[in-house]
Amino acid sequence: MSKLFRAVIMGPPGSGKGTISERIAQSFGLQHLSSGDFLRENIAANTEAGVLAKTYIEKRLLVPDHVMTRLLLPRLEEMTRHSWILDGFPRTLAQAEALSRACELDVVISLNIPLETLKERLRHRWIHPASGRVYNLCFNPPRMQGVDDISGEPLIQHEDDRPEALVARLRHYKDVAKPVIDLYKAKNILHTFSDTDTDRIWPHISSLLNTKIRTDQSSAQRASTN
Ligand SMILES: Nc1ccn([C@H]2C[C@H](O)[C@@H](COP(=O)(O)OP(=O)(O)OP(=O)(O)O)O2)c(=O)n1
Ligand SMILES: Nc1nc2c(ncn2[C@@H]2O[C@H](COP(=O)(O)OP(=O)(O)O)[C@@H](O)[C@H]2O)c(=O)[nH]1
Repeated sequence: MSKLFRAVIMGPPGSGKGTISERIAQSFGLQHLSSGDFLRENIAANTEAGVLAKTYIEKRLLVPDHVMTRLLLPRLEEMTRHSWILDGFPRTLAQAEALSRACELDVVISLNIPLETLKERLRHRWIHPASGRVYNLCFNPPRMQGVDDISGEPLIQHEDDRPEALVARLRHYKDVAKPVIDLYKAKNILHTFSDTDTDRIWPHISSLLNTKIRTDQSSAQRASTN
Protein backbone atom coordinates (compact mmCIF):
# COMPACT_ATOMS: atom_id res chain seq x y z
CA MET A 1 0.00 0.00 0.00
CA SER A 2 1.28 3.50 -0.78
CA LYS A 3 2.26 5.76 2.10
CA LEU A 4 -0.51 7.96 3.49
CA PHE A 5 -0.12 11.66 2.89
CA ARG A 6 -0.89 14.29 5.54
CA ALA A 7 -1.17 17.98 4.69
CA VAL A 8 -2.31 21.14 6.44
CA ILE A 9 -3.41 24.37 4.77
CA MET A 10 -3.15 27.68 6.61
CA GLY A 11 -4.00 31.23 5.74
CA PRO A 12 -6.06 34.21 6.86
CA PRO A 13 -9.84 34.37 6.36
CA GLY A 14 -10.62 34.51 2.66
CA SER A 15 -7.17 33.34 1.56
CA GLY A 16 -8.68 30.40 -0.33
CA LYS A 17 -8.06 27.50 2.07
CA GLY A 18 -11.45 25.94 1.38
CA THR A 19 -11.28 26.54 -2.37
CA ILE A 20 -7.77 25.09 -2.72
CA SER A 21 -8.48 22.16 -0.38
CA GLU A 22 -11.41 21.17 -2.60
CA ARG A 23 -9.15 21.25 -5.68
CA ILE A 24 -6.55 19.14 -3.86
CA ALA A 25 -9.24 16.67 -2.81
CA GLN A 26 -10.45 16.34 -6.40
CA SER A 27 -7.05 16.22 -8.10
CA PHE A 28 -5.13 14.07 -5.63
CA GLY A 29 -7.87 12.04 -3.92
CA LEU A 30 -7.07 13.42 -0.47
CA GLN A 31 -9.94 13.78 2.01
CA HIS A 32 -10.71 17.44 2.73
CA LEU A 33 -11.10 17.80 6.48
CA SER A 34 -12.46 21.22 7.38
CA SER A 35 -12.50 22.19 11.04
CA GLY A 36 -15.38 24.56 10.28
CA ASP A 37 -17.39 21.65 8.84
CA PHE A 38 -16.58 19.45 11.87
CA LEU A 39 -17.75 22.24 14.14
CA ARG A 40 -20.98 22.72 12.18
CA GLU A 41 -21.64 18.95 12.20
CA ASN A 42 -21.08 18.74 15.95
CA ILE A 43 -23.26 21.76 16.60
CA ALA A 44 -26.05 20.29 14.45
CA ALA A 45 -25.75 16.91 16.23
CA ASN A 46 -25.70 18.57 19.68
CA THR A 47 -22.59 16.68 20.80
CA GLU A 48 -20.96 17.79 24.05
CA ALA A 49 -18.08 19.48 22.20
CA GLY A 50 -20.53 20.97 19.68
CA VAL A 51 -22.69 22.56 22.40
CA LEU A 52 -19.56 24.00 24.02
CA ALA A 53 -18.10 25.25 20.73
CA LYS A 54 -21.36 26.97 19.82
CA THR A 55 -21.20 29.24 22.87
CA TYR A 56 -17.87 30.62 21.63
CA ILE A 57 -18.77 30.88 17.95
CA GLU A 58 -21.96 32.79 18.81
CA LYS A 59 -19.84 35.34 20.68
CA ARG A 60 -17.46 35.47 17.68
CA LEU A 61 -14.66 34.01 19.81
CA LEU A 62 -12.23 31.32 18.75
CA VAL A 63 -13.10 27.94 20.17
CA PRO A 64 -10.58 27.09 22.96
CA ASP A 65 -7.72 24.73 22.15
CA HIS A 66 -8.88 21.88 24.39
CA VAL A 67 -12.34 21.86 22.74
CA MET A 68 -10.88 21.95 19.21
CA THR A 69 -8.38 19.18 19.91
CA ARG A 70 -11.01 17.03 21.64
CA LEU A 71 -13.16 17.43 18.54
CA LEU A 72 -10.53 16.99 15.83
CA LEU A 73 -7.98 14.48 17.05
CA PRO A 74 -10.35 11.50 17.43
CA ARG A 75 -11.60 12.16 13.89
CA LEU A 76 -8.04 12.16 12.56
CA GLU A 77 -7.23 8.97 14.45
CA GLU A 78 -10.18 7.29 12.67
CA MET A 79 -8.68 8.22 9.29
CA THR A 80 -5.97 5.57 9.37
CA ARG A 81 -6.52 4.49 5.76
CA HIS A 82 -6.90 7.88 4.11
CA SER A 83 -4.61 10.62 2.97
CA TRP A 84 -6.00 13.99 4.04
CA ILE A 85 -5.68 17.74 3.91
CA LEU A 86 -6.68 19.60 7.05
CA ASP A 87 -8.15 23.10 6.70
CA GLY A 88 -8.74 25.47 9.65
CA PHE A 89 -6.79 23.42 12.19
CA PRO A 90 -4.30 24.01 13.77
CA ARG A 91 -4.91 27.73 14.36
CA THR A 92 -2.75 28.07 17.48
CA LEU A 93 0.59 26.75 18.67
CA ALA A 94 -1.12 24.56 21.30
CA GLN A 95 -3.28 22.99 18.55
CA ALA A 96 -0.20 22.47 16.35
CA GLU A 97 1.67 20.78 19.19
CA ALA A 98 -1.28 18.50 19.92
CA LEU A 99 -1.45 17.60 16.21
CA SER A 100 2.30 16.86 16.12
CA ARG A 101 1.85 14.38 18.95
CA ALA A 102 -0.94 12.63 17.02
CA CYS A 103 0.62 12.39 13.56
CA GLU A 104 3.48 13.39 11.32
CA LEU A 105 2.70 15.95 8.61
CA ASP A 106 4.25 15.76 5.15
CA VAL A 107 3.45 19.25 3.88
CA VAL A 108 2.09 22.53 5.26
CA ILE A 109 0.74 25.02 2.73
CA SER A 110 0.60 28.63 3.88
CA LEU A 111 -1.34 31.16 1.80
CA ASN A 112 -0.11 34.73 1.84
CA ILE A 113 -2.69 36.97 0.14
CA PRO A 114 -2.74 40.80 0.08
CA LEU A 115 -5.22 42.51 2.42
CA GLU A 116 -7.03 44.32 -0.39
CA THR A 117 -7.65 41.02 -2.16
CA LEU A 118 -9.00 39.42 1.03
CA LYS A 119 -11.36 42.36 1.58
CA GLU A 120 -12.66 42.17 -1.96
CA ARG A 121 -13.19 38.39 -1.83
CA LEU A 122 -14.98 38.36 1.50
CA ARG A 123 -17.25 41.21 0.43
CA HIS A 124 -18.48 38.85 -2.29
CA ARG A 125 -18.44 35.61 -0.25
CA TRP A 126 -21.82 33.96 0.18
CA ILE A 127 -22.23 30.69 2.05
CA HIS A 128 -24.79 27.96 2.45
CA PRO A 129 -24.73 27.66 6.26
CA ALA A 130 -26.03 24.09 6.53
CA SER A 131 -23.36 22.55 4.25
CA GLY A 132 -20.57 25.14 4.47
CA ARG A 133 -20.56 25.47 0.63
CA VAL A 134 -18.87 28.70 -0.37
CA TYR A 135 -19.57 30.94 -3.38
CA ASN A 136 -18.14 34.17 -4.69
CA LEU A 137 -20.22 36.41 -6.90
CA CYS A 138 -17.25 36.98 -9.28
CA PHE A 139 -15.09 33.86 -8.96
CA ASN A 140 -17.54 30.97 -8.53
CA PRO A 141 -21.09 32.37 -8.52
CA PRO A 142 -24.09 30.18 -7.70
CA ARG A 143 -26.21 29.23 -10.71
CA MET A 144 -29.02 31.39 -9.34
CA GLN A 145 -28.12 34.49 -7.33
CA GLY A 146 -28.59 34.04 -3.57
CA VAL A 147 -29.50 30.33 -3.84
CA ASP A 148 -27.43 27.20 -3.07
CA ASP A 149 -26.86 25.10 -6.24
CA ILE A 150 -27.54 21.77 -4.55
CA SER A 151 -30.22 22.31 -1.90
CA GLY A 152 -31.94 25.35 -3.45
CA GLU A 153 -31.82 26.99 0.01
CA PRO A 154 -30.93 30.67 0.55
CA LEU A 155 -27.30 31.79 0.86
CA ILE A 156 -26.13 34.15 3.60
CA GLN A 157 -23.19 36.49 4.24
CA HIS A 158 -21.16 36.40 7.48
CA GLU A 159 -21.15 39.52 9.65
CA ASP A 160 -17.44 38.75 10.12
CA ASP A 161 -16.78 39.05 6.39
CA ARG A 162 -17.52 42.81 6.40
CA PRO A 163 -14.39 44.79 5.44
CA GLU A 164 -14.48 46.60 8.84
CA ALA A 165 -14.32 43.29 10.74
CA LEU A 166 -11.60 41.87 8.54
CA VAL A 167 -8.70 44.05 9.69
CA ALA A 168 -9.12 42.89 13.31
CA ARG A 169 -9.54 39.24 12.23
CA LEU A 170 -6.42 39.48 10.12
CA ARG A 171 -4.37 41.03 12.92
CA HIS A 172 -5.54 38.25 15.21
CA TYR A 173 -4.71 35.59 12.59
CA LYS A 174 -1.17 36.94 12.18
CA ASP A 175 -0.50 37.00 15.95
CA VAL A 176 -1.80 33.50 16.50
CA ALA A 177 -0.42 31.90 13.32
CA LYS A 178 3.14 33.27 13.59
CA PRO A 179 4.42 30.67 16.10
CA VAL A 180 2.63 27.90 14.15
CA ILE A 181 4.33 28.99 10.93
CA ASP A 182 7.69 29.18 12.74
CA LEU A 183 7.19 25.64 14.04
CA TYR A 184 6.52 24.24 10.56
CA LYS A 185 9.39 26.26 9.08
CA ALA A 186 11.73 24.70 11.65
CA LYS A 187 10.43 21.24 10.67
CA ASN A 188 11.18 22.06 7.00
CA ILE A 189 7.68 21.27 5.80
CA LEU A 190 6.37 24.79 5.22
CA HIS A 191 5.57 25.96 1.66
CA THR A 192 4.31 29.53 1.29
CA PHE A 193 2.41 30.81 -1.74
CA SER A 194 1.81 34.51 -2.38
CA ASP A 195 -0.46 35.85 -5.10
CA THR A 196 -3.77 37.60 -5.65
CA ASP A 197 -5.37 34.72 -7.61
CA THR A 198 -6.10 31.13 -6.69
CA ASP A 199 -5.77 30.16 -10.34
CA ARG A 200 -2.17 31.44 -10.39
CA ILE A 201 -1.26 29.75 -7.11
CA TRP A 202 -2.86 26.43 -8.04
CA PRO A 203 -0.24 25.21 -10.62
CA HIS A 204 2.53 25.68 -8.01
CA ILE A 205 0.62 23.76 -5.34
CA SER A 206 -0.28 21.08 -7.85
CA SER A 207 3.33 20.55 -8.89
CA LEU A 208 4.51 20.54 -5.25
CA LEU A 209 1.99 17.80 -4.40
CA ASN A 210 2.81 15.88 -7.56
CA THR A 211 6.44 15.75 -6.51
CA LYS A 212 5.77 14.96 -2.85
CA ILE A 213 3.08 12.35 -3.36
CA ARG A 214 4.95 10.57 -6.17
CA THR A 215 8.25 10.58 -4.29
CA ASP A 216 6.58 9.18 -1.19
CA GLN A 217 4.74 6.51 -3.14
CA SER A 218 7.82 5.34 -5.02
CA SER A 219 9.89 5.15 -1.83
CA ALA A 220 7.05 3.20 -0.15
CA GLN A 221 7.02 0.83 -3.13
CA ARG A 222 10.80 0.43 -2.96
CA ALA A 223 10.53 -0.32 0.77
CA SER A 224 7.85 -2.95 0.17
CA THR A 225 9.85 -4.72 -2.59
CA ASN A 226 13.13 -4.71 -0.60
N1 LIG B 1 -9.37 25.86 14.84
C1 LIG B 1 -10.53 26.55 14.75
C2 LIG B 1 -11.32 26.50 13.59
C3 LIG B 1 -12.51 27.22 13.55
N2 LIG B 1 -12.90 27.97 14.62
C4 LIG B 1 -14.14 28.77 14.59
C5 LIG B 1 -13.96 30.07 13.86
C6 LIG B 1 -15.21 30.26 13.07
O1 LIG B 1 -16.06 31.15 13.78
C7 LIG B 1 -15.90 28.91 13.07
C8 LIG B 1 -16.08 28.32 11.70
O2 LIG B 1 -14.82 27.97 11.14
P1 LIG B 1 -14.53 28.14 9.60
O3 LIG B 1 -13.09 27.73 9.39
O4 LIG B 1 -15.58 27.52 8.78
O5 LIG B 1 -14.72 29.71 9.54
P2 LIG B 1 -14.52 30.61 8.32
O6 LIG B 1 -15.00 29.99 7.06
O7 LIG B 1 -15.03 31.95 8.74
O8 LIG B 1 -12.93 30.54 8.27
P3 LIG B 1 -12.03 31.68 7.83
O9 LIG B 1 -12.17 32.66 8.99
O10 LIG B 1 -10.66 31.07 7.77
O11 LIG B 1 -12.58 32.15 6.54
O12 LIG B 1 -15.15 28.06 13.90
C9 LIG B 1 -12.09 28.02 15.74
O13 LIG B 1 -12.44 28.72 16.69
N3 LIG B 1 -10.93 27.32 15.82
N1 LIG C 1 -12.12 36.70 -6.98
C1 LIG C 1 -11.58 35.60 -6.46
N2 LIG C 1 -12.22 34.96 -5.47
C2 LIG C 1 -11.64 33.84 -4.96
C3 LIG C 1 -10.41 33.34 -5.44
N3 LIG C 1 -10.12 32.22 -4.71
C4 LIG C 1 -11.13 32.04 -3.84
N4 LIG C 1 -12.06 33.01 -3.99
C5 LIG C 1 -13.30 33.25 -3.25
O1 LIG C 1 -12.90 33.97 -2.08
C6 LIG C 1 -13.68 33.59 -0.93
C7 LIG C 1 -12.77 33.03 0.14
O2 LIG C 1 -12.27 31.77 -0.26
P1 LIG C 1 -12.35 30.52 0.75
O3 LIG C 1 -11.86 29.33 -0.01
O4 LIG C 1 -13.67 30.49 1.41
O5 LIG C 1 -11.22 30.99 1.81
P2 LIG C 1 -10.92 30.52 3.32
O6 LIG C 1 -11.65 31.47 4.22
O7 LIG C 1 -9.42 30.67 3.44
O8 LIG C 1 -11.36 29.08 3.40
C8 LIG C 1 -14.72 32.60 -1.44
O9 LIG C 1 -15.89 33.31 -1.73
C9 LIG C 1 -14.05 32.02 -2.72
O10 LIG C 1 -15.02 31.58 -3.65
C10 LIG C 1 -9.75 34.05 -6.49
O11 LIG C 1 -8.66 33.70 -6.97
N5 LIG C 1 -10.38 35.16 -6.96
